[in-house]
Amino acid sequence: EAATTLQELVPQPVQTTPRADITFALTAEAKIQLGAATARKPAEHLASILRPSTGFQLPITDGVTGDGIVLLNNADPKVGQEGYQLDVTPKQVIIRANTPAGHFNGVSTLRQLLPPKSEAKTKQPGPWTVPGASILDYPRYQHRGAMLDVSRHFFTPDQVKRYIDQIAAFKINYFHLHLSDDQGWRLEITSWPELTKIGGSTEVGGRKGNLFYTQAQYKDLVAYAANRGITVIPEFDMPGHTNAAQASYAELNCDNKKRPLYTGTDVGFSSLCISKEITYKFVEDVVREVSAITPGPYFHIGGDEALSTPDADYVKFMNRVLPIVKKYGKTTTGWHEFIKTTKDTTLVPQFWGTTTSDANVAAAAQRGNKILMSPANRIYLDMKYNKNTKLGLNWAGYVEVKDAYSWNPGAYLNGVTEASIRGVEAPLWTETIKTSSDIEQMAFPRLPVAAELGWSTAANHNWDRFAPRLGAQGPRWKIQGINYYASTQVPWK
Ligand SMILES: CC1=[NH+][C@H]2[C@@H](O1)O[C@H](CO)[C@@H](O)[C@@H]2O
Repeated sequence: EAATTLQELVPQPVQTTPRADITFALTAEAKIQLGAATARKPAEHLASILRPSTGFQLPITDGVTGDGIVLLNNADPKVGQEGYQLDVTPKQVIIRANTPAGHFNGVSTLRQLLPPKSEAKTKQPGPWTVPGASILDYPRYQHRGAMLDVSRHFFTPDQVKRYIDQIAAFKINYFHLHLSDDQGWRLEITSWPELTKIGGSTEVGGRKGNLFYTQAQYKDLVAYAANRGITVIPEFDMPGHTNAAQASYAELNCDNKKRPLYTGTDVGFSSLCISKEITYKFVEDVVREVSAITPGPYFHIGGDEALSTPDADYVKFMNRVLPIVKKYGKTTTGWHEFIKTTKDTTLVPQFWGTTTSDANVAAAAQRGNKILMSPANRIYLDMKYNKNTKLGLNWAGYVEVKDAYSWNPGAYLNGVTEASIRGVEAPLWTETIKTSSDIEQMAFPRLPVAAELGWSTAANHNWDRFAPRLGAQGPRWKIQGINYYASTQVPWK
């Protein structure tokens, strides 16, 4: 019998029981019914997807009144903070969860159980069937992330929202915005206005403009992500990768001379002035202003490639800055180099190396830190797929879809076991990426691969079984106009 959408889910749920004797059909009279007030935002997100494609009104009602989609609270405790149960009956699809996150994740699964045309932005003919099933699901790791570098090339709020929509469909729950680097400062800081006036005026390649977010636009992006169950993590990379700030303010340079704006793609040539007090006032003003408009618990301080900062100065810098982040109520995350400067086991090192051993990361894991896994030669979305790939870089090697899939985050780094893994995050650096179409060519299909690695069980990790499921997502991506890379390694539907 032809595979139903039940065999096509990405990420794969923990437990799926087909009910071949049952089919549910969404009809014009269907309602989205809240048996739990906490399910309203997930319900609104589902409605925003299904109303345009079905043309149905799909009212959201309080209380369970009859046919349609029902969101309830009394889920099996086994599903934890982010899991859900989804049960298909002839008249109802019931999604049980204990948190909004669980309902968002159940909604993502329901979207994939409906026909691909349910993703269309215009009214499509039915039927809108859902195959009979009983699903119990929850994530392997608490952090499934996507990072977008908006510094090398700036992306408008609408372009960022498009990517947020796309990652939400795969139960990604953290969106990491790389907001400053050598080439651009992308978020206005009211106490340091030149950061965007000057530092946000250009990008790689030299395009000129107001290439930055106002704080209102940033707050809107944060809310947009939250309405899809996604928490934003802002990154201001320091003490390296700081040329844009140092081109904006002379006093941020040890020689009190503004740096020229930089539109190339080298790394490692910049460093804040570790010995000057104003550097720490600058950092505190940035952390204070950004933390005030960031509801999520994490602040990413970068810390990578501080090649122009002497080691002793790097340690001094981190010893001053880590307490500042804590002072404003946030937990520091950063590229893994910073973790050698602190014994604080609540901080999150993001591993981006190309080796399978790092003594400082292993030591931190053994002390109790949870590691966020972003190995560049496995899950950097800016890595070329192969030598024919036009976009992207290849310093970490070529990463075809199967390469991105063929590793186990819980057994990848020496001395770092499953219990020490916080999750998986797929960074997309944008030295060569300029448009949504470029983002999609690199993120699809490898972002869904990262989502599978972050969500599904190690026991279900099997390329021969995963590839057909990934291929079955193709029609959905076509309907959404996603410019995905049709890798020859994947049996596309
Ligand atoms: C953490 C990290 N620092 C570097 C490295 O990753 O490679 C990226 C390109 O792949 C580059 O853009 C980034 O500045």
